[in-house]
Amino acid sequence: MEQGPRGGGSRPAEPGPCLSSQCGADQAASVSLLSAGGAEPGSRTLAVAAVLPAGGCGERMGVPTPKQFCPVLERPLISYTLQAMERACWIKDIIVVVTGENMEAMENIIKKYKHKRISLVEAGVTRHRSIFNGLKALADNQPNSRLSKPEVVIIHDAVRPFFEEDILLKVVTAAKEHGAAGAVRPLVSTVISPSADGCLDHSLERARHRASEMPQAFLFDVIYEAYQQCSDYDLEFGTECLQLALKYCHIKAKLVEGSPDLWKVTYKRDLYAAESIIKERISQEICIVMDTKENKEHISHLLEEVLKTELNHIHVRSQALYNAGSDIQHIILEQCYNFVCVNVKEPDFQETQKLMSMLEESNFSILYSIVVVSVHFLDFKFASPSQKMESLMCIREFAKKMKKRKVLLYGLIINYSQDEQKLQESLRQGAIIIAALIKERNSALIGQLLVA
Ligand SMILES: Nc1ccn([C@@H]2O[C@H](COP(=O)(O)OP(=O)(O)OP(=O)(O)O)[C@@H](O)[C@H]2O)c(=O)n1
Ligand SMILES: O=P(O)(O)OC[C@@H](O)[C@@H](O)[C@@H](O)CO
Repeated sequence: MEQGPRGGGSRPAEPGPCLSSQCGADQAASVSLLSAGGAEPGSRTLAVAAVLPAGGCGERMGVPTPKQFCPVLERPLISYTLQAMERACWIKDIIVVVTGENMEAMENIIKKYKHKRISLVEAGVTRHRSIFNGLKALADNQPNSRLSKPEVVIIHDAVRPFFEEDILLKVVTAAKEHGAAGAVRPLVSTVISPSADGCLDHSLERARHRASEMPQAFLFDVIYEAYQQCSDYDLEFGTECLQLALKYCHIKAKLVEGSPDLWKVTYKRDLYAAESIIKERISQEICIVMDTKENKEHISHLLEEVLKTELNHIHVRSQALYNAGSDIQHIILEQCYNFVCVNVKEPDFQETQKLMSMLEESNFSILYSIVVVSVHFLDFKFASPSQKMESLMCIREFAKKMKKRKVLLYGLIINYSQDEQKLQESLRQGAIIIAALIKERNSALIGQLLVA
């Protein structure tokens, strides 16, 4: 582990700004794009590594925990960035640069969320110094290091979790050709230059300028040389790696238009935005689990159809509970983290308990919590919801137990009226409640029984 300068410490004088197990995009396309000889079949694949600076203190976030470790849906922000980077299976090493005091916390995150290909390096007192420490770990002359020098290195802030594999491919491919490349975005605000007396000196024409985002990529020798030549002033106060390649290696980086999601988590509002985006992304698929799929008139299928109609932006699939163990694992691997379990058998809760056992037996993804809505039907004309609730009170203890396994269990009683119109209305209300439970994933509501 590189012993760079201790992390944290003094800050620059002016207040510098302190996604599945299978490879992402078509792997064949990635490999041909990255083969050293271009797309020639069978040519050598490009050696690519990534450096993720994560040694900051997150001053602008305004909380004691450095923002890269702040929880989003009960999981540290940096884990989402690592998950996204790991989708690119052609990146051979991911160097995460953290302060000495956060080394153990980072090791625990890597272990808990089973991140791979990660090496830790100690941060510097500025971002540039941290990046430089990461590059040194990859340079050839490291004693006892299992790391080898890559041809191209990606540099990506650990607090930018929302990027797809295609932007990585684009900047790496461009860097291979131009020596350096970086993602850019249109400016939202106009950039102005103030005069010494704090008045407007001039403004830049917004359409002719861009915001520099991440990821960036460089021929390793280019950016390593730039950092070795870098002045102390630049190491202390600089904010732009592309500028270092230009200033010290005369390399003009290729600018690559990026997607709107490349923003950096900087202020507290960005954490709320990140949580909302992640919730949106993992609530796009629902699996309705039922005792059997044969009887199409069965209430489960009526509920399935209403879910499809009412939640038309969500993909609804169905699964027979019988002998579904291996299917459940597969469903989760296909990024479905939401289950609606229809209970029709006596005693109550039987189907849900069976599903829970299957979930417990499957080593399902620890990256996201699993939502299970246990649905029960009752004709309110013949029995009151409160009577049903009495028989379902076991859900509360069960929910507490499953929370430890990252399963959020909610109960829903739907009025199974003999009146067709009333039944449809109850099913519609039930669908709306299910959508809300899945979208919000609020652990404060686990074990509660809602009524539609
Ligand atoms: N000495 C430092 C400072 C920053 N970073 C990292 O560089 C990335 C982008 O920097 P920034 O958003 O400025 O993070 P902080 O410096 O933590 O934020 P602030 O400026 O608000 O303190 C972050 O992942 C941050 O952890 C780093 O590795 N080493
Ligand atoms: O200055 P900060 O440490 O907030 O961010 C560093 C970089 O992310 C930022 O400068 C981008 O413009 C890319 O260079």
